[in-house]
Amino acid sequence: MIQLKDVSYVRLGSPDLEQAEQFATACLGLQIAERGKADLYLRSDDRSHTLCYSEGNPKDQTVGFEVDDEASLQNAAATLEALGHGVHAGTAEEADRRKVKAFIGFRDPSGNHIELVVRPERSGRRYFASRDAGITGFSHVGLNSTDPARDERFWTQICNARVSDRIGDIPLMRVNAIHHTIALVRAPQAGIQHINHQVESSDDVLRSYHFLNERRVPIVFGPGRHPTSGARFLYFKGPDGMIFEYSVGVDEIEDEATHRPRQFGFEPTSFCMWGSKPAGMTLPNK
Ligand SMILES: O=C(O)c1cccc(O)c1O
Ligand SMILES: [Fe+2]
Repeated sequence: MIQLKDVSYVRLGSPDLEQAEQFATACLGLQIAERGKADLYLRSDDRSHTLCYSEGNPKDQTVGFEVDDEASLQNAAATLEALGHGVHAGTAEEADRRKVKAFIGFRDPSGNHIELVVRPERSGRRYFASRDAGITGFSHVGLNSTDPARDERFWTQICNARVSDRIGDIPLMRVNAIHHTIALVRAPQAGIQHINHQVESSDDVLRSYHFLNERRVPIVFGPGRHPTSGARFLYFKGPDGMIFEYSVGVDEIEDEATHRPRQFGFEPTSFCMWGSKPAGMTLPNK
């Protein structure tokens, strides 16, 4: 069994790094860690980076997850190969670019680009962004799935993810005590459906709602509260149509052994207990 420890980073292709930088710093509230030749590294917490915009096609989207050590990485590669997932062993140069010791790349059953990484770099400096969005860290991703039941089996049976709750057939899955690190969302093709950063307080969520509105950043859902994790949230649209979420107050699963996933109906009140409705954001279709 592959044991995912945490989500590590997202890599996004972008045709316009300048626009990406503008959004990431002035709207989202990330800190520039480094500008590479064709890469923009951004921080949200004590890691050296958690988001990297890379010059290229916006369809190129990758999520990195941390595993324990190089032996675990080798085991993971063998497991995935045996299941018929083509595995790319990252070169030293590619690992450098990701600021990790070693990594492998493969596709999940829907075709999402996934990387497993060992020893992602931390920074000795604390995260300090120019816009005070109250971000405390990168926390989870929504992944498109062409078949959520099949992909749930992949993530739970092969990668040791556990289902915390389901909305319709959409699983919210954890890899540690945090309610969810991966949410699957039904979609016609692979891709990252949203990128979540945690913020310090509900005040930060509401402050950002007004701040982003004033700057004409499209708000696509919220402010609201998820009945599943209990988090107060706001979703908005960034460059290349990518959806970002701020949330605060995500539950932790207290007892790993006895937790049973709750089933929520596939309806708006399962996504927001305050009655907010998504606008211009496709919630998964049944
Ligand atoms: O936090 C949640 O529970 C949640 C539920 C549905 C969709 C999401 O993106 C979430 O983060
Ligand atoms: Fe989310």
